[in-house]
Amino acid sequence: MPKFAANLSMMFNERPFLERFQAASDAGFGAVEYLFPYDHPAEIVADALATAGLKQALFNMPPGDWAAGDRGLASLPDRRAEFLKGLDLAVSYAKTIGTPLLHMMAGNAAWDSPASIAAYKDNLRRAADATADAGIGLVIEPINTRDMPAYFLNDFDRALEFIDDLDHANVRLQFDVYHRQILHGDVIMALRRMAPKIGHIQIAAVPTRNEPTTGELNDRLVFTEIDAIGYQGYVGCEYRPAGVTEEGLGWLKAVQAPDTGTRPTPE
Ligand SMILES: O=C(O)[C@@H](O)C(=O)CO
Ligand SMILES: [Mg+2]
Repeated sequence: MPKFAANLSMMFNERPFLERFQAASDAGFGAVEYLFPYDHPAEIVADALATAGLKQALFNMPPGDWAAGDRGLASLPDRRAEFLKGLDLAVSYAKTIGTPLLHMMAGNAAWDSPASIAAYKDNLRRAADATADAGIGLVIEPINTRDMPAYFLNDFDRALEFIDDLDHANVRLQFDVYHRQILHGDVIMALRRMAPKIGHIQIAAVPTRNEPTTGELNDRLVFTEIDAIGYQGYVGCEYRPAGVTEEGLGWLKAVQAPDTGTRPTPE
């Protein structure tokens, strides 16, 4: 069974951000991820992580003005300076907190705009170099068009094309099973095919984005596949608990029980 990281942007929301670290540890998690730490000094976040005895799995680069609708800046040619400033800030936070991975969000832009494609490729290269210099991995994540209709990166194969085109050892795919299932389905075969390029995995039920194992997918089989492809990283529990976070953790204990399933192979 994979190692799981609690996503503190969605889970343990019954308390303020800095108190979620201890709550995740108390609930049995060994690692955490979240969208953005930037509302708090990096040293304070690092301290909350260490005090709770947790490892950091991943967080995102600054997204621009989230409240105003920004969802990242990488594909926005006219926000270049802000993107680079955010990259510096993210690397600085990553070094202090000690995350092995940063996620570069693409932003809202037409997927076929030549200017946005050029900006995205250029910014991806800059981010790849800056994170590699700092010893931190970089991931990009396709996001489904129901949750983010205007998002630039909404196709898994297109994300792989950007990764292959850049050909930079530091850039890999953030495979969010929830987005994959909504956008394309065929989750298990995609995990198998994309395995060498996967840098991080996340999970939630489809379509509710609630607790894993409560949606349309056989998540236990997905976890078996994640093990089978040799994935060694964390699986981020990026779901919105249907009720109180701790009361919804039964799925985790259930999937950690011995597995008798077999790995499917299509004819
Ligand atoms: O899937 C998601 O929504 C996140 O992983 C993210 O980074 C952007 O919201
Ligand atoms: Mg995700």
